[in-house]
Amino acid sequence: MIIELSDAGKRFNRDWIFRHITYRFTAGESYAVTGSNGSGKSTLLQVLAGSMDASEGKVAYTAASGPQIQPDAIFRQLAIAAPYLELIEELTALEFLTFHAGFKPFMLGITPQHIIAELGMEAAAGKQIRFYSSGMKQRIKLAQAIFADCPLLLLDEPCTNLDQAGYALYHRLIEKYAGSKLVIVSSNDVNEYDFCRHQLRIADYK
Ligand SMILES: Nc1ncnc2c1ncn2[C@@H]1O[C@H](COP(=O)(O)OP(=O)(O)OP(=O)(O)O)[C@@H](O)[C@H]1O
Repeated sequence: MIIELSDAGKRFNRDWIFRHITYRFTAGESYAVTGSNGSGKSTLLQVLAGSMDASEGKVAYTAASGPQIQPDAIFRQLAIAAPYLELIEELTALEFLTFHAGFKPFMLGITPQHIIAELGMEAAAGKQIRFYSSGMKQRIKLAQAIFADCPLLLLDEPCTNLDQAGYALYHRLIEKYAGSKLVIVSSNDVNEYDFCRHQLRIADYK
């Protein structure tokens, strides 16, 4: 998976959030999108996810096998964890992961039970998500994205609400399961993007 931004920009009404981004994201690499609050990190992630159109310039996706992927089909190739994406709170963690796998399968050999064990959440697996703490919910959000069988992994503020053990879990999961993916992390917390080999600073594109 390769994503190429060519002179890409996004504006809301008259306000340009970023402009003139020409950048190439390649498979197997990890990228941090950094900037202060309100600088446009989430907006860029949504443009990369194809859920928002760029206002100018081009966003092009190329599959590892060669063909171009249309922006309206890129959602099949990506998994995302973001603060604005909700879990289904009426389901238990096991039910949610099973439901989710129905339309976004997990990597080969990974089952919902396996994920629960990796998260160390066996004791809470049968409890409705609405009774989870915010950190437990964030672990489930991260897991549904990291374990998805997709070449593109987008993580927006991935360690929100996580404690120290949660940060360690996050780093372990990324190292173990996301090495071959294109990983893009939007964050202003160095502890959640310290493994990223590249950094795109939104402030450079104002
Ligand atoms: N749908 C929208 N309509 C109008 N303005 C928007 C919209 N979405 C975001 N914005 C504005 O775009 C700017 C960038 O927002 P964005 O959420 O991308 O920032 P961010 O860098 O992710 O911030 P944070 O670190 O606080 O999460 C903000 O000024 C925000 O108010």
